[in-house]
Amino acid sequence: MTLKQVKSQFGILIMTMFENEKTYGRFAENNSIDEFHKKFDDSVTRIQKDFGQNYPMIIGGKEIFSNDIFEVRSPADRNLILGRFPLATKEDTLHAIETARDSFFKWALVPYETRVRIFREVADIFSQNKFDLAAILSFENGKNRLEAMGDLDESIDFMRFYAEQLEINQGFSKQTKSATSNENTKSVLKPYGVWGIISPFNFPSAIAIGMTSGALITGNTVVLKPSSDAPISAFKFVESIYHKLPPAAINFVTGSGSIVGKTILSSDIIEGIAFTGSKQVGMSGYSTVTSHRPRPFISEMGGKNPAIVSASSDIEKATDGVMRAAFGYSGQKCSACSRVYVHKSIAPKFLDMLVAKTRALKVGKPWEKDSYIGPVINADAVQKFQNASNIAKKDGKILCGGDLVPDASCKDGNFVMPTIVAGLPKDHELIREELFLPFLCVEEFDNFDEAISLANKSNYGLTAGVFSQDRTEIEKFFEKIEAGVTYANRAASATTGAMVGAQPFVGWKDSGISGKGAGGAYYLLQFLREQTQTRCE
Ligand SMILES: NC(=O)c1ccc[n+]([C@@H]2O[C@H](COP(=O)([O-])OP(=O)(O)OC[C@H]3O[C@@H](n4cnc5c(N)ncnc54)[C@H](O)[C@@H]3O)[C@@H](O)[C@H]2O)c1
Ligand SMILES: N[C@@H](CCC=O)C(=O)O
Repeated sequence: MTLKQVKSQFGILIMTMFENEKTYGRFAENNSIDEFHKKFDDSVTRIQKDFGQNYPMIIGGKEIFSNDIFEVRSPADRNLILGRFPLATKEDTLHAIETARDSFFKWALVPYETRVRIFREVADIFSQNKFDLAAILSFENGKNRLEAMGDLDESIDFMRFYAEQLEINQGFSKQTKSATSNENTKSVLKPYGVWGIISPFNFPSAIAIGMTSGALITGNTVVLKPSSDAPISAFKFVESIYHKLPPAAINFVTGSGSIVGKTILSSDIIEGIAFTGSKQVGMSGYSTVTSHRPRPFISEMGGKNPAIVSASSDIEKATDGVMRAAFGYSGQKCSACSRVYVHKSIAPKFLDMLVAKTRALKVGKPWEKDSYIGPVINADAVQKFQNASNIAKKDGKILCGGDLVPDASCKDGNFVMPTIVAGLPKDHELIREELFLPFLCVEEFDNFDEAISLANKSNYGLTAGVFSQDRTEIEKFFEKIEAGVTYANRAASATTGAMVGAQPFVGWKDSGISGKGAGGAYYLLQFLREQTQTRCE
């Protein structure tokens, strides 16, 4: 690790050691990709012995099992039961919230240096076990090997980055300039109390850990409710950290959104919420939580992310970038590219190349070495795909995909084909609404200004990309595009793949409420409130 100099938020020069975990990138740099795959294969074999076990909730520092359970099955093979989790009741959830409140001061008063040390220890544990954890995640939510490892890398990055943020800002406590000679004044950022954390299925490790770490490392206590489609990865985090904390500083409650999630959102004890998921659930939660008193509500929501491909673009790069952004993890990323605006002069060539590259993608069991595309998360997502494909057949032209995957090896999973649609009316529902599927709509444009206004013609504003070799166009894109995370000429992915510390992940417009990015320098501030302290001589 190399030391770098950075400025803290208080202007103090500090040495930093944070580096992204970048597991696959490091194996590739060392020409040892075969070793990466060998380690992943070994983990795939090793972890299967634990499939089917009963997992507990963790409340008040105790593991609590239940007879009332739900099953977690792999979306790639619905015959595989990965685990069974308690179906928590309203009373279980209220109990978790109350114990989290009771333990608040035990944790809030722990020195920030100790909190930093604990998070670094857990990050190291995760780093040592990342192949097993990534293999579990691949079975659990259907990410391919590299995407699953990326999820684990991001989890580790969040823990280390936030630990470093707390450290370089010295626990967010500083002396202020005294107004009079007999006053000694100080500004201290303090935690609020109990936070409810509600996480989605698609980054079951990174997003659950990122939000929970933000709340916990700043001294709040938490009740974490993971997605019922993918609770194992979040459990692995809670299992690694809870015995290092005062009992009930972290509580893990599994079950339905309509019971556990709703109870958290309706509780008056909860002092703040960090939610990531759909706009529908996020906005209804926001109304509930802020209806009768002000409380912080960090909500990261959906996207309908555009890429603009200008006449001057490098088509090879543009097709790589769009294809990866649209079909990586089957389009189930809030950052996925789902709309492409391509200049009409290059549209035929761009589409031929994009369709050929998409057809060449290998669909299969995500934990297998050569699979690029795995399944979608559940039967509802398959149904949504079929509905969207039927509408596209009627109102536009399907250039590839549009069906379920016919291979016998995919018959037990939720496999749908990566789909590209052209010729839809520009304000069509498939162009407006988030599908969260491997489903890309392509539209043509005449001039660059028109492309930017089409790209901005969405209620969402999460990510956006441009491909152009004209500097004026690129600068115009950055000036005018209404999105929080923006990229130019990124062949690695037009709109996805933000790295902690480098690309704070933030949604504008209907994509987010707080305007501060996860993995950025302002993220932790959202979990803290300022107290000014004056001590008179
Ligand atoms: N902006 C971001 O950073 C970001 C990141 C990842 C995912 N997302 C978004 O998340 C969505 C996909 O994830 P999902 O399908 O898990 O989202 P979702 O909104 O269906 O569920 C998210 C969480 O909310 C819970 N929930 C559901 N109904 C609830 C209710 N009535 N009350 C309280 N909680 C409830 C779920 O159980 C889950 O834990 C997409 O819209 C995607 O764009 C956004
Ligand atoms: N931060 C991830 C997306 C998270 C949402 O799904 C990315 O940048 O692709």
